[in-house]
Amino acid sequence: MEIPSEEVVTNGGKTTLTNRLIKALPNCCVVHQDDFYKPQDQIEVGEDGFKQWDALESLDMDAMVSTVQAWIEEPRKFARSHGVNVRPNSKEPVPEEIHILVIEGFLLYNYKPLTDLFNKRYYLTVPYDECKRRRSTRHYPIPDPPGLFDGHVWPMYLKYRKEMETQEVDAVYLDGLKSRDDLCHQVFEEIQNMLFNCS
Ligand SMILES: Nc1ncnc2c1ncn2[C@@H]1O[C@H](COP(=O)(O)OP(=O)(O)O)[C@@H](O)[C@H]1O
Ligand SMILES: NC(=O)c1ccc[n+]([C@@H]2O[C@H](COP(=O)(O)O)[C@@H](O)[C@H]2O)c1
Repeated sequence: MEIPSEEVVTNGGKTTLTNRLIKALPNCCVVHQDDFYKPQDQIEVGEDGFKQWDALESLDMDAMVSTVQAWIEEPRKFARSHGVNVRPNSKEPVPEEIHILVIEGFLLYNYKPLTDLFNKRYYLTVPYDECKRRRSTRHYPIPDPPGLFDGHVWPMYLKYRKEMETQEVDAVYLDGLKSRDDLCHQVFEEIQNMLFNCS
């Protein structure tokens, strides 16, 4: 059983990469961190004057850990209940059935009970200008109020990234400016190698 993951500055391309990986990998389930946002009325307004959508406290991280634990305990059952067709691994000579969970989110490495669960961590980055450009075209369930990116999103990203680096979380940095194909190819190759080295 393997649990890769990806994290990124918002709009770095993690959903895009995740969608490609789940098509390419055997018995692959996915957990999206966005699904663990607390209800909107529990998202507090911070000192920066904005609702704290980019703060760890706005996510139910314990529920997210429980979901990952459920996959660890019974990956087949998890896959079936999430509509994933369990198929035998086609690659020889891996002897046992392989199950993979991809966890996708923008704050995966600042909550130790979750960070510790991963076999492999990826961290997608894009520079400020590109991130802001991509973000300006996105539609979230709650639209960004004016000034959110510079007043909240980017400062929070820098804060959590620094915290993660201080904790020396072991992650492979991916350049989100690379093409979608290149990124998918790189991660796919690494996961393949990891699976073979385990066998
Ligand atoms: N490698 C890439 N190069 C250029 N644009 C990309 C790339 N990956 C994703 N995008 C675009 O960037 C935007 C955000 O991508 P998305 O995968 O939703 O990011 P995230 O899930 O990290 O917020 C989308 O418009 C998407 O088409
Ligand atoms: N999914 C939601 O309900 C919701 C609401 C408001 C903002 N957001 C934004 O989503 C971002 C994280 O998701 P992405 O990494 O996909 O951009 C955060 O920067 C946050 O500001 C999400």
